[in-house]
Amino acid sequence: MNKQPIGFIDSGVGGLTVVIEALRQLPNENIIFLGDQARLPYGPRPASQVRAFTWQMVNFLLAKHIKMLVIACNTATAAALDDLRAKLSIPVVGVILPGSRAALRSTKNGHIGVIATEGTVKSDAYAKAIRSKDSRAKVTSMAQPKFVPVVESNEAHSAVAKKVVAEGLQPMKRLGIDTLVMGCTHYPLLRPLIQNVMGPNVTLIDSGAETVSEVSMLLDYFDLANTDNPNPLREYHTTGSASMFETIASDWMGQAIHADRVTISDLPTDVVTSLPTTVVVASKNAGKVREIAVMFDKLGVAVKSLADFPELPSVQETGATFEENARLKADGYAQALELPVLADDSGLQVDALDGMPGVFSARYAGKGHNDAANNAKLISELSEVPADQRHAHFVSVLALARPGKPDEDLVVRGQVDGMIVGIPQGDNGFGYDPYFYLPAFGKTMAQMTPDEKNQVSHRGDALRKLEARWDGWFKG
Ligand SMILES: O=c1nc[nH]c2c1ncn2[C@H]1C[C@H](O)[C@@H](COP(=O)(O)OP(=O)(O)OP(=O)(O)O)O1
Ligand SMILES: [Mg+2]
Repeated sequence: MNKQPIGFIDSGVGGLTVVIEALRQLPNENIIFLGDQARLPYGPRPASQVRAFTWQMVNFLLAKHIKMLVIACNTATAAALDDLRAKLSIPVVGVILPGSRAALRSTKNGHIGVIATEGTVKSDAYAKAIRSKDSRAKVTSMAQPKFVPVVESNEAHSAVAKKVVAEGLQPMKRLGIDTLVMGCTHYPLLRPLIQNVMGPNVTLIDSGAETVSEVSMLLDYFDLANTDNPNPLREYHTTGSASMFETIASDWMGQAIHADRVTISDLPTDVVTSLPTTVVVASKNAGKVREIAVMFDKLGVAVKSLADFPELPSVQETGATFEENARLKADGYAQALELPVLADDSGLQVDALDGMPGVFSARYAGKGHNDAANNAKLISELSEVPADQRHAHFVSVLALARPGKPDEDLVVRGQVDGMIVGIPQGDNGFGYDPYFYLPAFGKTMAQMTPDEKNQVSHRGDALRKLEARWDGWFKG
């Protein structure tokens, strides 16, 4: 389960037709919408400019830690979907492909009409998407530059709208299409008028509604759905007039909608990093995974572990150093899972034992090793060493890896110093914790709460270093 919001963007209020559908199909999801009414319409603008505006809106939503992005705008989907998908690590859903699929499901005579903005028609995105699925389909696209302004001025029910729609669709009527894609999220607001002009034998496709079905499927696939949410978030932002937005939105949605104004100069122009929503912690050690998960929880990042991928073969820890082993594990599992992976290699170094057990900490007791056997061996090795000479260090090396790029791992190292005591104390933590005494705190690691341990431990130290650098690493 993932409680982060889903972000929706559009050039104006039209994208709300997608939000309305999302509220219906996905009532438990937290939702944030941003409409760029100040720069509307997008349709006539060059694709490069639409792409730049879209990135600004996306950055605004990324700063709000969205788990998925829905481009509820056909023009922006045509101009920016590929770029967004390439650069973001969250799933990005556009409206064109779902609409194209639905049109192919609906058509019987194989002739599909598309009405959209100039930008979408120019990109030929629908025809390309439809023909990539069925090369025999005939697609005729027409721009309807007057439809968006009618909807944005809340005139959808007026006589003006009736006239604009009737005139705009005349050429479409004579073609013999049996399916018409409303390739702009504003158009479903004109649906009764469009249906009336086209006649009862033409099926209208609402790309936005189809898109929400795809969102729902992806939430399940990526395990991102919010299943329990008694008080879901609904946040509406516009770059235009908040009161205009509220009037139209309240009218469409049949309830009072509150909107916040975002000025364009507040929209970030530089790319805000996109933290992945899920990181796989490549460890079989439940104690470690717990400690790492607490830290990521605070950042709104969900953690999976190797326990979630039981069929995965183990990576062997054949390195001579913590760093080598951490990299081996991170690279190996990132490759196998094709996901960003974080690995920890850690252990205990005892001065009086020349740094042993070190990288051998987990298998110190040899065959059939476990925490109890390892601790027993440690204590027996130290039986001749006086209490005040049992200086020891916990070390944790974390490696963060991206699939296919083992040379670019982000590697950090954390350490904490203490003493090994002869009598174990405390039940918290794991591994050597009951024997690792911190003089400054007057207790062993196992006597600390999880929070206290994270504040002083080698792993907490390493995680804080990771947190300081991973923004840049994910950007780079
Ligand atoms: O905070 C700690 N408190 C107590 N003991 C600790 C800690 N941190 C590491 N240790 C010990 C446990 C294990 O004996 C060895 C790690 O070995 P290491 O190979 O990195 O981990 P592991 O085999 O338990 O799990 P995995 O490799 O699947 O991540 O050092
Ligand atoms: Mg291990």
